[in-house]
Amino acid sequence: MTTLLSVEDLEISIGNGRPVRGVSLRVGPGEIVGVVGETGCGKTLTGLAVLGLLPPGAHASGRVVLGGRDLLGQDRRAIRGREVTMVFQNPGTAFDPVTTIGGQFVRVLRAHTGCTRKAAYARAAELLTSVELPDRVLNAYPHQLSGGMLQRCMIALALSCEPSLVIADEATTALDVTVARQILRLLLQLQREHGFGVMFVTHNLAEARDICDRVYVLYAGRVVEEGTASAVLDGPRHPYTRALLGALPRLDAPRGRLDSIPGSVTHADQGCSFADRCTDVRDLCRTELPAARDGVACHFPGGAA
Ligand SMILES: Nc1ncnc2c1ncn2[C@@H]1O[C@H](COP(=O)(O)OP(=O)(O)OP(=O)(O)O)[C@@H](O)[C@H]1O
Repeated sequence: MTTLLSVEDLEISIGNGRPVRGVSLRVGPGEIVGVVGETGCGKTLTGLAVLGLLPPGAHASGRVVLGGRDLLGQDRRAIRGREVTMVFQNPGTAFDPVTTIGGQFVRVLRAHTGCTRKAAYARAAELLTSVELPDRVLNAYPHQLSGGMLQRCMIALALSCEPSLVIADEATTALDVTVARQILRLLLQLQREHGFGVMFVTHNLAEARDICDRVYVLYAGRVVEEGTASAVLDGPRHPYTRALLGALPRLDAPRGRLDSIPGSVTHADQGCSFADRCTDVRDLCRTELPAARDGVACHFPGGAA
């Protein structure tokens, strides 16, 4: 299979912390790949490393290869918004509050394509149609639109320069459930029409199961399980993936019962970082970092002896 994005052994350190500890993942052209895990496991930083937007003071090593070129350490202004774009979690803060949506589209389109103002407006209207929004949205200010409408605008803006890769980081988290489903359906429909690859960063396993071809489960800065979405999410082998799936809210669960994984994410200097929270933990887990075998980084996958 050809590769669009390949992240190889990515390490990110910020001050004394090492929030990303050797992440490797791949996105094929036109593939939707989930990067899932709890808050703080390094999903967003991995996405930001691809875009070259890590916070000040962060240091990254490894390789980030997009379309055959290693981008790490390179200035990515020329490819950001063109070859790769990001759809963020909070559409409300992504737009300039004192400029109309149309004005913001025109600014981006002209910067990227050098087209005339008139052509940029026409293209902006076309883009809004593609995300099922009426032209009048061009004249609106961000505060006049709902969260779902703003997220549609952000998706349209992200697609304005026909990127080959879209990084969607918790793109539906700030939206209510029905609007979130509409946005997911839209993303999927646009992906099919345009064929871009998607790195779909989420803590929502149900969403990942619905739209991803493959998933990587991250824990404490490492990939602990990877595979096709159905293999990983319907037959999880890593105790962390099983615990995450067990923590999904269920409508048929007894009232008042909401499972969660006890404890919080910590980085172990030795052994498996999940050991302290794992129900299958053995002595070996505390001393030796499990290597990935058949897509699972666990000494005792599936709880086998
Ligand atoms: N700007 C920063 N300065 C210092 N540490 C940071 C910074 N950004 C992230 N980190 C550290 O990296 C860890 C991973 O952050 P990251 O945002 O990638 O997590 P995440 O899995 O995307 O979680 P979330 O869903 O909450 O964004 C954080 O828990 C924090 O310890």
